[in-house]
Amino acid sequence: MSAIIIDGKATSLKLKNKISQRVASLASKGIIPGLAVVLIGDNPASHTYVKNKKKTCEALGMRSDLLQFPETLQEDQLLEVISGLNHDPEIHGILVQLPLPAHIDEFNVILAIDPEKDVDGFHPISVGNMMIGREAFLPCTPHGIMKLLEEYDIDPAGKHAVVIGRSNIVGKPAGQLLLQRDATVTFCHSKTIGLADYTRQADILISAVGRAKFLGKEFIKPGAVVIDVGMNRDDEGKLCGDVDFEDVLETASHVTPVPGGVGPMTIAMLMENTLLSAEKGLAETK
Ligand SMILES: Nc1nc2c(c(=O)[nH]1)N[C@@H](CN(C=O)c1ccc(C(=O)N[C@@H](CCC(=O)O)C(=O)O)cc1)CN2
Repeated sequence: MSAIIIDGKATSLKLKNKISQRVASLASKGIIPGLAVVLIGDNPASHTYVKNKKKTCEALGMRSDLLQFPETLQEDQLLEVISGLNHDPEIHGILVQLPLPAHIDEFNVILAIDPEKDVDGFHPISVGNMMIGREAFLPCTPHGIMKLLEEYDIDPAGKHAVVIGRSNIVGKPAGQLLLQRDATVTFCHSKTIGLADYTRQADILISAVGRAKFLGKEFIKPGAVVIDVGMNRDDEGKLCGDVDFEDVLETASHVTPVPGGVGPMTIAMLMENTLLSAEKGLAETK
Protein backbone atom coordinates (compact mmCIF):
# COMPACT_ATOMS: atom_id res chain seq x y z
CA MET A 1 0.00 0.00 0.00
CA SER A 2 1.26 3.42 -0.87
CA ALA A 3 1.33 6.16 1.78
CA ILE A 4 -1.29 8.90 1.94
CA ILE A 5 0.33 12.11 0.72
CA ILE A 6 -0.38 14.92 3.15
CA ASP A 7 -1.36 17.88 1.02
CA GLY A 8 -0.12 21.05 2.70
CA LYS A 9 -1.14 23.22 -0.21
CA ALA A 10 -4.79 22.15 -0.08
CA THR A 11 -4.87 22.32 3.73
CA SER A 12 -3.34 25.81 3.72
CA LEU A 13 -5.90 26.94 1.12
CA LYS A 14 -8.77 25.77 3.35
CA LEU A 15 -7.26 27.62 6.26
CA LYS A 16 -6.64 30.77 4.23
CA ASN A 17 -10.28 30.79 3.08
CA LYS A 18 -11.39 30.85 6.71
CA ILE A 19 -8.83 33.54 7.53
CA SER A 20 -10.02 35.78 4.69
CA GLN A 21 -13.59 35.61 6.05
CA ARG A 22 -12.39 36.68 9.49
CA VAL A 23 -10.29 39.46 7.92
CA ALA A 24 -13.41 40.73 6.10
CA SER A 25 -15.36 40.72 9.34
CA LEU A 26 -12.61 42.71 11.07
CA ALA A 27 -12.41 45.12 8.11
CA SER A 28 -16.14 45.81 8.49
CA LYS A 29 -15.24 47.14 11.97
CA GLY A 30 -12.54 49.37 10.49
CA ILE A 31 -9.53 47.22 11.30
CA ILE A 32 -7.16 45.85 8.66
CA PRO A 33 -4.67 43.35 10.08
CA GLY A 34 -1.17 44.61 9.28
CA LEU A 35 2.03 42.59 9.01
CA ALA A 36 5.48 44.19 8.79
CA VAL A 37 8.20 41.99 7.32
CA VAL A 38 11.80 43.12 7.72
CA LEU A 39 14.31 41.73 5.25
CA ILE A 40 18.04 42.35 5.43
CA GLY A 41 20.47 41.42 2.70
CA ASP A 42 20.33 39.45 -0.54
CA ASN A 43 19.58 35.86 0.45
CA PRO A 44 17.59 34.65 -2.61
CA ALA A 45 15.49 32.14 -0.63
CA SER A 46 14.57 34.81 1.94
CA HIS A 47 13.51 37.12 -0.89
CA THR A 48 11.21 34.40 -2.25
CA TYR A 49 9.68 33.74 1.18
CA VAL A 50 8.97 37.40 1.97
CA LYS A 51 7.50 37.93 -1.50
CA ASN A 52 5.14 35.01 -0.85
CA LYS A 53 4.19 36.43 2.55
CA LYS A 54 3.33 39.79 1.01
CA LYS A 55 1.34 38.19 -1.80
CA THR A 56 -0.59 36.04 0.66
CA CYS A 57 -1.35 38.99 2.97
CA GLU A 58 -2.73 40.97 0.06
CA ALA A 59 -4.78 38.05 -1.24
CA LEU A 60 -6.42 37.71 2.18
CA GLY A 61 -7.20 41.43 2.47
CA MET A 62 -4.45 42.13 4.98
CA ARG A 63 -1.94 44.95 4.92
CA SER A 64 1.66 44.01 4.32
CA ASP A 65 4.66 46.33 4.71
CA LEU A 66 7.97 45.06 3.43
CA LEU A 67 10.95 46.89 4.90
CA GLN A 68 14.08 46.01 2.96
CA PHE A 69 17.62 46.90 4.01
CA PRO A 70 21.13 46.23 2.68
CA GLU A 71 23.41 43.61 4.24
CA THR A 72 25.38 46.50 5.84
CA LEU A 73 22.51 47.54 8.15
CA GLN A 74 23.81 47.72 11.72
CA GLU A 75 22.12 46.06 14.69
CA ASP A 76 21.28 49.36 16.45
CA GLN A 77 19.64 50.61 13.24
CA LEU A 78 17.56 47.46 13.02
CA LEU A 79 16.52 47.80 16.66
CA GLU A 80 15.33 51.33 15.91
CA VAL A 81 13.24 50.07 12.99
CA ILE A 82 11.66 47.47 15.26
CA SER A 83 10.95 50.06 17.94
CA GLY A 84 9.09 52.16 15.34
CA LEU A 85 7.00 49.14 14.32
CA ASN A 86 6.29 48.28 17.97
CA HIS A 87 4.68 51.71 18.32
CA ASP A 88 2.75 51.70 15.01
CA PRO A 89 -0.94 50.99 15.83
CA GLU A 90 -1.62 49.81 12.27
CA ILE A 91 0.96 47.05 12.51
CA HIS A 92 -0.29 43.96 14.37
CA GLY A 93 2.54 41.59 13.52
CA ILE A 94 6.30 42.01 13.09
CA LEU A 95 8.49 39.43 11.43
CA VAL A 96 12.23 39.74 10.89
CA GLN A 97 13.19 37.27 8.20
CA LEU A 98 15.87 34.79 9.27
CA PRO A 99 18.72 34.12 8.81
CA LEU A 100 20.24 37.49 9.65
CA PRO A 101 23.69 38.65 8.52
CA ALA A 102 26.42 37.36 10.88
CA HIS A 103 27.14 40.79 12.44
CA ILE A 104 23.59 41.05 13.83
CA ASP A 105 22.71 39.17 17.02
CA GLU A 106 19.50 37.25 16.35
CA PHE A 107 18.54 37.04 20.02
CA ASN A 108 18.80 40.83 20.54
CA VAL A 109 16.54 41.34 17.54
CA ILE A 110 13.91 38.84 18.66
CA LEU A 111 13.98 40.35 22.15
CA ALA A 112 13.30 43.83 20.72
CA ILE A 113 9.96 42.78 19.18
CA ASP A 114 6.91 43.59 21.31
CA PRO A 115 5.63 40.13 22.42
CA GLU A 116 2.10 41.36 21.56
CA LYS A 117 3.24 41.58 17.90
CA ASP A 118 5.53 38.53 17.90
CA VAL A 119 3.68 36.63 15.16
CA ASP A 120 6.72 34.38 14.62
CA GLY A 121 6.39 33.14 18.21
CA PHE A 122 10.17 33.41 18.74
CA HIS A 123 10.25 35.90 21.65
CA PRO A 124 11.23 34.26 24.99
CA ILE A 125 7.86 35.34 26.43
CA SER A 126 6.01 33.56 23.60
CA VAL A 127 8.27 30.51 23.97
CA GLY A 128 7.74 30.46 27.75
CA ASN A 129 3.98 30.72 27.44
CA MET A 130 3.97 27.96 24.83
CA MET A 131 6.11 25.73 27.08
CA ILE A 132 3.65 26.00 29.98
CA GLY A 133 0.62 25.63 27.71
CA ARG A 134 -0.60 29.23 28.10
CA GLU A 135 -2.03 31.34 25.29
CA ALA A 136 0.83 32.35 22.97
CA PHE A 137 1.67 32.99 19.36
CA LEU A 138 2.86 29.56 18.27
CA PRO A 139 5.83 29.35 15.88
CA CYS A 140 4.43 28.96 12.39
CA THR A 141 6.15 25.82 11.08
CA PRO A 142 5.52 23.61 14.16
CA HIS A 143 1.98 24.95 14.43
CA GLY A 144 1.47 24.16 10.74
CA ILE A 145 2.65 20.60 11.37
CA MET A 146 0.10 20.20 14.19
CA LYS A 147 -2.65 21.51 11.87
CA LEU A 148 -1.67 18.98 9.20
CA LEU A 149 -1.86 16.13 11.73
CA GLU A 150 -5.30 17.36 12.81
CA GLU A 151 -6.50 17.66 9.21
CA TYR A 152 -5.51 14.04 8.54
CA ASP A 153 -7.02 12.77 11.83
CA ILE A 154 -3.64 11.79 13.22
CA ASP A 155 -3.86 11.95 17.01
CA PRO A 156 -0.40 12.17 18.62
CA ALA A 157 -1.72 10.92 22.00
CA GLY A 158 0.17 7.83 23.13
CA LYS A 159 2.32 7.81 19.97
CA HIS A 160 6.09 7.88 19.94
CA ALA A 161 7.14 11.04 18.10
CA VAL A 162 10.77 11.37 17.08
CA VAL A 163 11.98 14.83 16.10
CA ILE A 164 15.26 15.12 14.23
CA GLY A 165 16.62 18.63 14.76
CA ARG A 166 16.76 20.87 17.81
CA SER A 167 16.47 24.39 16.38
CA ASN A 168 14.49 27.01 18.28
CA ILE A 169 12.34 27.60 15.18
CA VAL A 170 11.29 24.04 14.35
CA GLY A 171 12.69 21.09 16.29
CA LYS A 172 12.28 22.19 19.91
CA PRO A 173 8.80 23.75 19.54
CA ALA A 174 7.56 20.87 17.36
CA GLY A 175 8.54 18.42 20.11
CA GLN A 176 6.88 20.61 22.73
CA LEU A 177 3.58 20.85 20.81
CA LEU A 178 3.57 17.08 20.29
CA LEU A 179 4.20 16.59 24.01
CA GLN A 180 1.24 18.85 24.79
CA ARG A 181 -0.86 16.56 22.62
CA ASP A 182 0.27 13.61 24.77
CA ALA A 183 2.89 12.12 22.48
CA THR A 184 6.02 10.56 23.95
CA VAL A 185 8.78 12.63 22.38
CA THR A 186 12.39 11.80 21.55
CA PHE A 187 14.75 14.45 20.16
CA CYS A 188 17.57 13.41 17.84
CA HIS A 189 20.25 15.73 16.46
CA SER A 190 23.65 15.90 14.79
CA LYS A 191 25.39 14.21 17.73
CA THR A 192 22.88 11.36 18.07
CA ILE A 193 24.60 7.99 17.75
CA GLY A 194 22.65 5.33 15.86
CA LEU A 195 19.95 7.63 14.46
CA ALA A 196 18.05 4.83 12.70
CA ASP A 197 17.67 2.97 16.03
CA TYR A 198 15.49 5.89 17.18
CA THR A 199 13.71 6.78 13.96
CA ARG A 200 12.67 3.14 13.40
CA GLN A 201 10.69 3.40 16.66
CA ALA A 202 8.83 6.52 15.56
CA ASP A 203 5.07 6.44 14.98
CA ILE A 204 5.43 10.09 13.97
CA LEU A 205 8.76 11.18 12.51
CA ILE A 206 9.52 14.87 12.05
CA SER A 207 12.67 15.68 10.12
CA ALA A 208 14.27 19.13 10.16
CA VAL A 209 17.82 18.17 9.27
CA GLY A 210 18.59 20.07 6.08
CA ARG A 211 20.16 17.18 4.09
CA ALA A 212 18.70 16.34 0.72
CA LYS A 213 16.88 12.95 0.57
CA PHE A 214 18.80 11.77 3.63
CA LEU A 215 16.04 9.59 5.12
CA GLY A 216 15.25 6.45 3.16
CA LYS A 217 12.95 3.54 4.07
CA GLU A 218 15.63 2.01 6.32
CA PHE A 219 14.91 4.84 8.81
CA ILE A 220 11.13 4.39 8.83
CA LYS A 221 8.91 2.17 10.96
CA PRO A 222 6.20 0.52 8.83
CA GLY A 223 3.02 2.60 9.09
CA ALA A 224 4.78 5.73 10.42
CA VAL A 225 3.64 9.28 9.70
CA VAL A 226 6.57 11.12 8.13
CA ILE A 227 6.67 14.93 8.24
CA ASP A 228 9.44 16.49 6.19
CA VAL A 229 10.49 20.02 7.14
CA GLY A 230 13.67 19.94 5.04
CA MET A 231 14.09 22.50 2.28
CA ASN A 232 17.08 21.42 0.19
CA ARG A 233 18.30 21.27 -3.39
CA ASP A 234 19.14 17.90 -4.96
CA ASP A 235 22.05 17.24 -7.37
CA GLU A 236 20.01 18.70 -10.21
CA GLY A 237 19.18 21.83 -8.23
CA LYS A 238 15.57 20.74 -7.68
CA LEU A 239 13.85 21.58 -4.39
CA CYS A 240 13.55 18.50 -2.15
CA GLY A 241 13.15 17.53 1.48
CA ASP A 242 15.19 15.49 3.95
CA VAL A 243 13.15 12.43 3.07
CA ASP A 244 13.68 10.27 0.00
CA PHE A 245 10.00 10.63 -0.86
CA GLU A 246 9.69 7.83 -3.45
CA ASP A 247 11.70 5.42 -1.29
CA VAL A 248 9.48 5.75 1.81
CA LEU A 249 6.11 5.63 0.01
CA GLU A 250 5.66 1.89 0.49
CA THR A 251 6.70 1.96 4.16
CA ALA A 252 5.07 5.06 5.66
CA SER A 253 1.33 5.46 6.23
CA HIS A 254 1.46 9.21 5.55
CA VAL A 255 4.15 11.48 4.16
CA THR A 256 4.47 15.20 3.41
CA PRO A 257 5.95 16.17 0.04
CA VAL A 258 8.49 18.96 -0.54
CA PRO A 259 7.38 21.29 -2.00
CA GLY A 260 3.70 21.33 -1.08
CA GLY A 261 3.80 19.90 2.44
CA VAL A 262 4.83 21.84 5.52
CA GLY A 263 6.06 24.98 3.68
CA PRO A 264 2.65 26.37 2.62
CA MET A 265 1.36 25.80 6.17
CA THR A 266 4.12 28.04 7.58
CA ILE A 267 2.75 31.03 5.68
CA ALA A 268 -0.88 30.20 6.48
CA MET A 269 -0.09 30.08 10.21
CA LEU A 270 1.70 33.42 9.97
CA MET A 271 -1.46 34.90 8.50
CA GLU A 272 -3.51 33.38 11.31
CA ASN A 273 -1.16 34.79 13.97
CA THR A 274 -1.35 38.27 12.42
CA LEU A 275 -5.13 38.06 12.31
CA LEU A 276 -5.25 36.85 15.93
CA SER A 277 -3.11 39.80 16.98
CA ALA A 278 -5.47 42.26 15.24
CA GLU A 279 -8.55 40.53 16.73
CA LYS A 280 -6.97 40.69 20.18
CA GLY A 281 -6.28 44.42 19.72
CA LEU A 282 -9.95 44.98 18.89
CA ALA A 283 -11.11 42.97 21.90
CA GLU A 284 -8.87 45.04 24.18
CA THR A 285 -10.29 48.37 22.93
CA LYS A 286 -13.83 47.27 23.82
N1 LIG B 1 11.34 34.98 10.70
C1 LIG B 1 11.30 33.77 10.13
N2 LIG B 1 12.30 33.39 9.33
C2 LIG B 1 12.25 32.13 8.78
C3 LIG B 1 11.14 31.27 9.01
C4 LIG B 1 10.12 31.71 9.87
O1 LIG B 1 9.12 30.98 10.16
N3 LIG B 1 10.22 32.96 10.41
N4 LIG B 1 11.06 30.04 8.35
C5 LIG B 1 11.95 29.76 7.25
C6 LIG B 1 11.52 30.25 5.89
N5 LIG B 1 10.08 30.36 5.64
C7 LIG B 1 9.42 31.40 6.17
O2 LIG B 1 9.94 32.43 6.50
C8 LIG B 1 9.42 29.52 4.69
C9 LIG B 1 10.08 28.53 4.02
C10 LIG B 1 9.42 27.80 3.01
C11 LIG B 1 8.10 28.04 2.70
C12 LIG B 1 7.38 27.35 1.59
O3 LIG B 1 6.23 27.62 1.37
N6 LIG B 1 8.03 26.46 0.85
C13 LIG B 1 7.46 25.89 -0.33
C14 LIG B 1 8.47 25.90 -1.45
C15 LIG B 1 8.95 27.28 -1.78
C16 LIG B 1 9.91 27.30 -2.96
O4 LIG B 1 9.49 26.91 -4.04
O5 LIG B 1 11.06 27.75 -2.78
C17 LIG B 1 6.98 24.47 -0.05
O6 LIG B 1 7.56 23.80 0.82
O7 LIG B 1 6.05 24.04 -0.74
C18 LIG B 1 7.44 29.03 3.39
C19 LIG B 1 8.09 29.76 4.37
C20 LIG B 1 13.33 30.37 7.51
N7 LIG B 1 13.23 31.72 7.95
